[in-house]
Amino acid sequence: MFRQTNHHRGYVALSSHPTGNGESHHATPHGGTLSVHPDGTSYTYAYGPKGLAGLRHNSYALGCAIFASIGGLTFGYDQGVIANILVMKEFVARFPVTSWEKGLMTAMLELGSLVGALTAGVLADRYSRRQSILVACVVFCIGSALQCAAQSIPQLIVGRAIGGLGVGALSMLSPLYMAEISPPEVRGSLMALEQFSIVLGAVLGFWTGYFTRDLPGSISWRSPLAIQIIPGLLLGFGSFFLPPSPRLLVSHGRDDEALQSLAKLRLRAPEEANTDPLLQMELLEMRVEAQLVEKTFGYSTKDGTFVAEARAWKQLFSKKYINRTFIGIVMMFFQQWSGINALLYYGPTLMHEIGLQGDTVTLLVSGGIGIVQFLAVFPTIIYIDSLGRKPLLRWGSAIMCLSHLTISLLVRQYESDWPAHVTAAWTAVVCVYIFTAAYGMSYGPIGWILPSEVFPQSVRSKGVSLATASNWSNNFLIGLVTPVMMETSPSFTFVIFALACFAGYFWSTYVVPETANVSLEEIDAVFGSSAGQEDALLKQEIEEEIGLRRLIADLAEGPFTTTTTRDDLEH
Ligand SMILES: O[C@H]1[C@H](O)[C@@H](O)[C@H](O)[C@@H](O)[C@H]1O
Repeated sequence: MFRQTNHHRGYVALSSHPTGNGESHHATPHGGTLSVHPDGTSYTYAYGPKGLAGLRHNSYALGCAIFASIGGLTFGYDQGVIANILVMKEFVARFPVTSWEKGLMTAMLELGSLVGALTAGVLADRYSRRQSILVACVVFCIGSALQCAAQSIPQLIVGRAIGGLGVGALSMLSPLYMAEISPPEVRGSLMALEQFSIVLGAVLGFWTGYFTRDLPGSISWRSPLAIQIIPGLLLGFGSFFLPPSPRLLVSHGRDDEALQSLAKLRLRAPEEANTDPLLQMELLEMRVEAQLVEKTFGYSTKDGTFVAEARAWKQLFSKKYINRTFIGIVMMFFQQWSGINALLYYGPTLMHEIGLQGDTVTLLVSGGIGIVQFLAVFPTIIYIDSLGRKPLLRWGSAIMCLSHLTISLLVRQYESDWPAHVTAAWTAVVCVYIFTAAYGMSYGPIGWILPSEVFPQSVRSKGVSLATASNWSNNFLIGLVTPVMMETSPSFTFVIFALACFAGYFWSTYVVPETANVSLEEIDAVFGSSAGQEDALLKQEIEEEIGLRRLIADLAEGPFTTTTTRDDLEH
C-alpha cells in the first residue's frame, strides 16, 4: 500500500502489518521498518536487516566504522609487539633493563592511556569527535617516533607515556564515534569492529615482532615500532574524511549539518533528507534529547566551561545515571578480571610450567591465543544484533568460568609432574583456547560496545571515558598482581578468575539491560525506572512539541499515545 500523508512534507508509508507478538511493523522507503508496540507507547526502527545483510545495507557507515576502529589497532599492536621486543637480543644487550624497568616500560603505556582516556572526552565534546581523533593520532605518532628512535631507557619510557596518551584517547574516541554514527539495527556489529581491530593489531604486532626479531642490529626492534606509525597516519588523514557525528552536531545546535551528515551516513540523497521518515525520526530523537538536557540540566555539551564540565561529571554519579556509570565501569572490570590478559602476558610462562618446552613453542602458543581471539570476534560481528548482548555475556561467563575451574583442578593435581601427565597438560591447553574463544565472542567485544550505548548524549563521552579508564586501570592491576598470584599458587589464580566469571554471569543476567536494536535515544526507556516519572513526562512533552510523536502516529497509521499526563503525576 502506498500512502501519502499530509502532515509531514510528504512522508510515505509503504505498507503495514501486525505480527505474531502483537507489534505492528510498518515498512518505510529504502527497506526500513518502524515497529510499534501493541499498546502504542513504544517503538523501534531499523533502516534495514541485521547481520551481514545489514552491514551491506549500511556500507558507508560500515566503512566509517572500519576506519575509526583503527584506533583500536594501535592498542592491540603495542600489546602484541612489546612482548617480543622485550626479549630481543639486540634490545636486551643495548638496554640491560632490570625487571622493574621492564615492568615500568609496559606500565607506562597503560598509565599514559589511562590519562588519555580520561581527558579525551573534554576535547570530543567541546570541538568534535573527528578533531579529537586527529589530535590523538598526532600524539600517538610522536610517541611512536620517540620509541622508535630511542637511544636510552628514559627516552623509551617517555615515548611510551606519550604514545599511551594517544592510544588511550583513541580507545575511548573510536567506540564513542562508532556508537554515534551507527543505525540501531547493526550498531552491535559495527562496534564489535573495535575488538576486531584490537585483536587484529595484537596478531599483527605479535607476528611482526616474531619475524623481525632476528634482523641485524637494532632494526630488529626499531622496525616493528616504526611500523605502528602507519595506522596512526592513516587514521589521522582519514579523520578529515569521516562524516561528523550527527549526535554531537545536534547537541551543538547545528541541526542542518547534522541532517546532512545523517543522510550521508544512511546513504540517502541530500534531497531525501527532508522526506525520509526514518531519517527525520532519528534527527527528531536527537533534538528531543538535546532539549531535554538543556531543560533539565541547564547546560549543553558545547558549553565546555569548567562549570558545565564539572556538572556533567557530577551527573554521572547522580541517582539518575549512577547505575549506567556502574554498568560501564563494571563491564570493563569483568572484562579484565576474566583473566584474558593474564593468559596473554603470562601464557608463555604458564605453558612452560605445564611442560611445553622451548621459547618458540611457548611463543607460538601465546600467539595462538591472539589468533583464537581474532577468529572468535567474527560470529559476534554477524550475530550480536540478532542474539542480543545479554545472552552472549551469560554464555560467555559460564564457559569461561568452567574452563578456568578445569585448568585450576588440572594444575592443582598435576603441576608437580606434568611430563608424566601429557594428556592432562594438553587438556589444560585446550581449556585455555576454549576460554579464549568464549571470551573473544562475549566480554571482549561487548566490553567495547555496552559502555558507549548506555549513556545519554549529555554524559556519554564522560561515561565512556570512565569505563575505558576502568579497562586501563584493571588491566594495569592484573599485570601487577598476576605474577605474584601465579608464584603463590597457579591453581588459586585460576580460581580467582573463575570467581570473577561466576560473578559476571549473575551480573549479566540480573543487572545488564538489553541494548540491542534500541536507538541510542531510546535507551532511556530500557533503564525505565531510573529515569523518573517527571523526566519521562517532560520527554514526552518535548516529543509531542517537536513532532516526533505525530510522525510516528502518521507512519503507524494509528495513535501513538501519551502514556503519562501531569494529572497522573499529581495523583
Ligand atoms: O578487548 C581487549 C582484547 O581482548 C585484548 O586482547 C585485551 O588485551 C584487552 O585488555 C581487551 O580490552
